[in-house]
Amino acid sequence: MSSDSFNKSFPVSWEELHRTAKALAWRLTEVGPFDGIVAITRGGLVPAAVVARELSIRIIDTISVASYGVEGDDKERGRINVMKNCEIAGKGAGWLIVDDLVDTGETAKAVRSILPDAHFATVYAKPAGRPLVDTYVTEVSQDTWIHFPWDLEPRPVEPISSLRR
Ligand SMILES: O=P(O)(O)OC[C@H]1O[C@H](OP(=O)(O)OP(=O)(O)O)[C@H](O)[C@@H]1O
Ligand code: HPA
Ligand SMILES: [Mg+2]
Repeated sequence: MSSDSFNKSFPVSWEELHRTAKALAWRLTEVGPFDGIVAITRGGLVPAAVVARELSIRIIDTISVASYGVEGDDKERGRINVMKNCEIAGKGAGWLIVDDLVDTGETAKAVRSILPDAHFATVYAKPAGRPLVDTYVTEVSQDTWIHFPWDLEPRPVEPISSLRR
């Protein structure tokens, strides 16, 4: 999907992300306990911290995967690049993988190939990637771009009436 295919925008505030990541933690209480979390950086770091706090998990490893924004356009996907692997021995049984979202599912596919037995959880899911996730909270359409709070800042906007003139 090219960057102009995202014709809807879904901005997420810190409060909303915190609430939805907590809802994810609630769902995961039905699945755990877990030995630890593998956060997929960078997007999975904040959701992983919230889930770790709620489930009293102290051990957090990371796997660094990048694909979007490598050509300078944040919404343009490039090749999957595993920049740093996690340090878990085995196939991930008993571990929880956390990411902010699954979109095409390519990141999830790459991480699942490394940790096929771990439980994969995301806060948001789009339809193409949904089958690769074990637990998620909110689904958005494939043509929606989610704007996370770390990518946003408050700005003045014109009233709706002036936009419709
Ligand atoms: O399902 P996919 O189509 O693979 O997209 C989902 C991935 O894309 C984003 O990460 P990105 O590669 O932009 O890196 P970042 O987490 O460092 O922002 C997001 O955080 C997911 O990890
Ligand atoms: O909708 C999205 N928002 C932010 N990052 C992303 N990476 C893939 N899809 C998205
Ligand atoms: Mg990511």
